[in-house]
Amino acid sequence: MITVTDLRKVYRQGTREVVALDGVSMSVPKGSIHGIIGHSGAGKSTLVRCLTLLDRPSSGTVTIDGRELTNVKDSEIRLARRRIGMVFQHANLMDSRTTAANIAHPLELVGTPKRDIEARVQELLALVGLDQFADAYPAQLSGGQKQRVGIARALAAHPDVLLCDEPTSALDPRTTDEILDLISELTNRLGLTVLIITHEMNVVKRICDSVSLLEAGRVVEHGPLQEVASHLGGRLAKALIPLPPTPPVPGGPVVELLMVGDHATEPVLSGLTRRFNTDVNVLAGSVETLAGQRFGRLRVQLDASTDMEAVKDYLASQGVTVEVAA
Ligand SMILES: Nc1ncnc2c1ncn2[C@@H]1O[C@H](COP(=O)(O)OP(=O)(O)OP(=O)(O)O)[C@@H](O)[C@H]1O
Repeated sequence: MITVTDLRKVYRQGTREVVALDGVSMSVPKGSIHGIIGHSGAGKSTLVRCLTLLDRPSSGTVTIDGRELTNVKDSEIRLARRRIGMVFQHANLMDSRTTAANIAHPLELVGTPKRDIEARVQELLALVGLDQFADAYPAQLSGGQKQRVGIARALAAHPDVLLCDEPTSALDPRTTDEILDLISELTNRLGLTVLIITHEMNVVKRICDSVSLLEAGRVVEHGPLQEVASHLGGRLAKALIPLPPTPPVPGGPVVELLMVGDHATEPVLSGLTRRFNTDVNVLAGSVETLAGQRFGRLRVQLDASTDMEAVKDYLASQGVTVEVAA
């Protein structure tokens, strides 16, 4: 379990102060994957540096499985850092070393006996599906295979936490999916706690259990994926179940409807048409599966004469959330 409490990081540039993190809090249960999404400058890299103690936060705490990292003495930082495996955008492998030797490197650095290293490397090669590539050099590997080596290397010292900083930003869509599925499988298999820093909503959609939206150093929305997706007016919901923009249309009110789970497959619109003897004009629609649940989002235009309150009551009784768009 990772708990981040009221983390602040202020940089000084001459007389100017830059508040890179402004009271960030989050809690990620063991065995789950939490996405941190934000635009450039939101504070993602600063958060990574503070979590890995490459940078000391100005205030606030980071706790992993009950042990506070932020009050670890400088002399103990290396040891504390071993509890966190890091995966970066580029695996940055050593070109002159084979796959096996790259994975062995962090274990050599901490003086692990040679025989233990060999056994652990075999285990890790199997874990990331690279048994056949133990003797290959980085130049002989694809981008996805290099990232698999990077993941194996991050897991070498049995960390509790895997911190992935834009792990798929340099990969094509198919390889991205393969790497994300591998991270998800390893999370379940090893009971890891995973934080993924990303600017891609697809990463969040595919593997995250929960998400935080970081903006100007603050978490502006957060929660389990299904919860944020159900909040119709929210920014994360709009990004998770996007609808194309539609030009203004003369006539009746435009509303957005959100249907979750079984409701997403029910004929809500025909029910509405029959009950209110009204026309419903569909402007845009999208269906997504998030954390195993179906979410349907529709933008529709109703007749000008529609009794909106009665429609809202009816839709609410059908388990549909309604937001009047215009
Ligand atoms: N060492 C530093 N000194 C001064 N300001 C800094 C320093 N590092 C980061 N900042 C500032 O802190 C804010 C957050 O930066 P950060 O790099 O954490 O954002 P980011 O979300 O990782 O962006 P990107 O995706 O572009 O890497 C920015 O305003 C940045 O200019």
